[in-house]
Amino acid sequence: MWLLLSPTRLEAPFLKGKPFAFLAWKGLKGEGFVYLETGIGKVNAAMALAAYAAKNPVEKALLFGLAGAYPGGPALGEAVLVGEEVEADLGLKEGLAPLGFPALALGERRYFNRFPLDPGLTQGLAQALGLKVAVGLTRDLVSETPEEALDLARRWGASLENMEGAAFARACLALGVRGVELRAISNPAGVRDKGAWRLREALGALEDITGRLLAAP
Ligand SMILES: O=C(O)c1cccc(C(=O)CC[C@H]2O[C@@H](n3cnc4c(=O)[nH]cnc43)[C@H](O)[C@@H]2O)c1
Repeated sequence: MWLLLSPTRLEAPFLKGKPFAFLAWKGLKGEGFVYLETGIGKVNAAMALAAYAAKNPVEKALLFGLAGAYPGGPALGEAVLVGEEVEADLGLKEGLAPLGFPALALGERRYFNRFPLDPGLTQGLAQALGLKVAVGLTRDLVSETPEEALDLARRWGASLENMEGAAFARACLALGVRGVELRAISNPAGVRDKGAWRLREALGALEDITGRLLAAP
């Protein structure tokens, strides 16, 4: 059973199931999955997962949504899995380490700004679905100029940006949930002109990949 999460229903028009409400969130109960619309941004993504997992067993969770591509990153309309997320608005511009406090400590492991998604599940899906695995960057802000986007890409070694991924990845680690993240490229990061966006292609890629994922044995 999958817990499927997307920031908005816009990314999930193809999901069919019985509507239900769970605290502040709306969702669907379908065949082989439960879906929740988390809301945009880091806090919403982490809260929705944590609230649901506190009351329900979660075997594996998939966060899926749109993303902006950095120069040299995935193509417009392309879907990729995210193997690691960078939380780039946590700490100083260069991150949290100079402050000396990790964002998360699990046993001997201390996490500052970089959070892995479940490696086994990610690699297995990448192979089964023929998807590349990328490094994602998360902020509660979107890049508003190509220059801003390029600076972030170079500073953190990321190929795409979104507003939820690192919060989801960190929450999965803290909760012991096997988490994977699927992103389809809707736009060049830092480009606000919607004429440069490929929303229909990106949504089509999300429908194709999630459909194949749910159909897999
Ligand atoms: O109005 C704008 O100029 C604008 C620019 C980038 C993104 C948005 C959104 O409304 C994003 C909302 C939603 O989609 C994800 N997303 C998609 N593209 C990006 C991006 O370039 N940078 C960050 N997030 C992006 C995001 O995860 C949100 O869920 C508006």
